[in-house]
Amino acid sequence: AEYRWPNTQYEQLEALLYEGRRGDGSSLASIVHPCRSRPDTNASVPAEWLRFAFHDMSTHNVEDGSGGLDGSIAYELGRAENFGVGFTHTLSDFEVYPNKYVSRADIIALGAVLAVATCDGPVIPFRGGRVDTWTAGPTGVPVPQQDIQTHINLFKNAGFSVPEMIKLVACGHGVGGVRSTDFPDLVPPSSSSVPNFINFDTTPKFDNLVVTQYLDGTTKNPLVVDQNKTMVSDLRVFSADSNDTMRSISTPDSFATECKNILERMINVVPHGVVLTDEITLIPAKVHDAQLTFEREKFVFKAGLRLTQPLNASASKTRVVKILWCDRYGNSKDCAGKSTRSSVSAHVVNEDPNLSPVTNRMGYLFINYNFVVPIDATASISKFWFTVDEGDGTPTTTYNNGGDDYVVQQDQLLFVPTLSKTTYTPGQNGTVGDKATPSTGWIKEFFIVAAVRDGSNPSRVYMNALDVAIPGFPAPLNSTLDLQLSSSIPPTQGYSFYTASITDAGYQLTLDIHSIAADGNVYTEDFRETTFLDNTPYLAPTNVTSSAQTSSSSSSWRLIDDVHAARFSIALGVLITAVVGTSL
Ligand code: HEM
Repeated sequence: AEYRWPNTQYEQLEALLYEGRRGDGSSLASIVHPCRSRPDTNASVPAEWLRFAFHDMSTHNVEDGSGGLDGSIAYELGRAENFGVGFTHTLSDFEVYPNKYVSRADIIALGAVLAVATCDGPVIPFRGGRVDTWTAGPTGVPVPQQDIQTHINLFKNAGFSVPEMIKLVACGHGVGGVRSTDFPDLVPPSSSSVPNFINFDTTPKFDNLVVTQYLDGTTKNPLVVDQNKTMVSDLRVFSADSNDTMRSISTPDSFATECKNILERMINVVPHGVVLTDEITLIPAKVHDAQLTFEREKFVFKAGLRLTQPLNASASKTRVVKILWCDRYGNSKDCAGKSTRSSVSAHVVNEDPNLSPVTNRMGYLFINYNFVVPIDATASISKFWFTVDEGDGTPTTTYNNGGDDYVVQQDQLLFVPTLSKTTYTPGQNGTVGDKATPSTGWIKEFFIVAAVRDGSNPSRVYMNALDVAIPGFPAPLNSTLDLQLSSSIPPTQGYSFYTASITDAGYQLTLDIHSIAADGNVYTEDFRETTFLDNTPYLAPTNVTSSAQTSSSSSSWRLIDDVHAARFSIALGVLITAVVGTSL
């Protein structure tokens, strides 16, 4: 089925793949891209991420359908087969990213995709929907000391034939190498704090040199050439079919194509019963962060429209992007009599072309148009869509969710981030650490505010609070609690306010807020993120035009002033630094 808004799981996965970041801006891709080394160990981050995915996957049992990419590796790092700081660093890189819609196993798979793409390897098709386990699984990751028959059996057990095993190992060893701290017998120890490496081939890129240098005898890969023949597992694996498979993947094109296929299979090895999503493809015009809410006592509708821009051409300077919408109540309900309201964007962001190696490779960057429009609460809003007029005589483009328009599901229960807030207090052990790192001692208390529309007379307003990104990977925070009618926040414009507090030591608290109205209807605000809350960057609402015909651009549009624009990007920058900082 073709993508239609809203599909939160798809949108979350899409943002991580094509923007490389979470909804709040915290960047996963920036840890690995461009084909980065770690500042402290000098190790290849993409190599560590790719290896991590293999180690999580490789204990799959194709007979009984257990194991696979399921995040079990988070509980298996004490084992000899998963030894080394490459694993612990990778685990902490990924720690803050899982949430209700994106599992830790999805992040591990996505990590492999970003890793290969950023080092100029193929772009591996990506699907989501993996399901995490919260306990260790069986052992069974191959180690170099084992003989070839043991390796053949371990790969067979995970569902891979001998030629597939050879491809998987050759592709995996297309990046990175062996380090002295993990294998001091293979790589002589270093005299400094930075370990020595002997790489599998002569470039840090994901390329076919690992194969050609093996075939032409110039390789320095320790797992091929070491004097200790017990350790030369790559030699045994690569030559297991008299080098037939290695020869078949020796050109740049065959290496890229075969690695793309076999690594896609690898990241899609999941326990029996887990159903993956469709392939996550780029949403050309993406609506994000749509929210009807109160800001500074004004009733507003906010939404972002993310457009793609080819890297080799710049967007029209005369472009005008508008949001258009219909009332929900009154004479003009659902645009009766063609009465449409419209406004221009409050803020335009030309995104960094290097947000994600995948989008960059496709030749695009993003331009985000952020809308904040005042809404008359008595009329409210039922649906919206966008037009893009390049201002150069070319026809106006309409984005209307493939003809369905973007429907605002309900206006009876609304999350109010700007009245909500987060407070930090020292943790139980009394230590005071970095505020962005609850594991060092801070506990975060979230004060949550929701608005309920008069007339729905709810019998209950409650929320499910979920955080699966908890330091140390214990069970997730998953609790249900009631919101109470606030005695301190005065009702306004036909809405009353309900509040609750919850503490959390995790990294990504999200809320599903519900109200049960007197008539039995249940209204839901799904997956509301809490990262910004009282720090939500403020954008003043723009002016509204009400018209009975297609509106034309007018000089009365008020664009965001520079002070607001600067504050917005500073807030975003601080947040990104803070969140990324926790994972280093
Ligand atoms: C018989 C199977 C395999 C064996 C015995 C094996 C063994 C090893 C060893 C000993 C290292 C050096 C680790 C270190 O020094 O910390 C290594 C690194 C690596 N392996 Fe494998 N491996 C196998 C299969 C695979 C597969 C199938 C993949 C991925 C598809 C893979 C990906 C990697 C990567 C990317 C590195 C480099 C890590 C870095 O530089 O930090 N390996 N492997």
